[in-house]
Amino acid sequence: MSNYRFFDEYNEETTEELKNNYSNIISGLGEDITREGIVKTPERASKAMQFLTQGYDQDPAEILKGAMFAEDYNDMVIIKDIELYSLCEHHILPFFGKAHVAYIPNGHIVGLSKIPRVVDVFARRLQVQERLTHDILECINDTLKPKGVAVVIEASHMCMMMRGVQKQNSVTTTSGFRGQFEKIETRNEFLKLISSSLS
Ligand SMILES: Nc1nc2c(ncn2[C@@H]2O[C@H](COP(=O)(O)OP(=O)(O)OP(=O)(O)O)[C@@H](O)[C@H]2O)c(=O)[nH]1
Ligand SMILES: [Zn+2]
Repeated sequence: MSNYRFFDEYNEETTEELKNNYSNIISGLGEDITREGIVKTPERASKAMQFLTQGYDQDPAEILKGAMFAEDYNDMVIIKDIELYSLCEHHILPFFGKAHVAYIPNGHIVGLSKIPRVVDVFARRLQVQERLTHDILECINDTLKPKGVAVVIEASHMCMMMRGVQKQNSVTTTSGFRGQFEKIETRNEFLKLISSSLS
């Protein structure tokens, strides 16, 4: 299992299997699978889907463990406006938006880039926004063992925009707090510091 690879190697067996399935879907839609613009689409779609779900093969705890540094810093660290793209597990349509993550170190800080990497690992799976929020929260809590961790995600869901209820402007906010962020003053300080980013 690789921590985080540049995604240019596709599993041949998966590519072939998904390709055949996409072919069936496209011809099921009434399209001519042999026409020039579409003939390579099953393979492209197969690779795109493998890219978008690469998080299944990645271990987010290993990513964090790879860059933990002993440091006596006991104040809040916030990484805000982390863009994310995920797929809703109900319709396999995108939901996308921003994650705001904070933690209070407990003897160890973590390399800043690792937080967005953890967000990506969990986002690149079939998800619901609530579980995505908790996956990120629990992973940081269990691995870094900080004094506190907070995650806020704001996202728009294509399944609510392009189809179904067809609401273009609704934004869903989910949040989770552990440790010192369960105290109202700490939580409010965090929310104040990210308030300019909240919609
Ligand atoms: N809680 C939650 N619901 C989600 C998320 N993404 C999509 N959904 C919802 O999943 C639900 C699935 O409901 P169903 O009634 O089974 O599916 P549906 O008939 O396609 O529903 P509509 O979207 O209302 O047309 C819908 O209400 C979606 O809005 C998510 O991240 N979290
Ligand atoms: Zn959906």
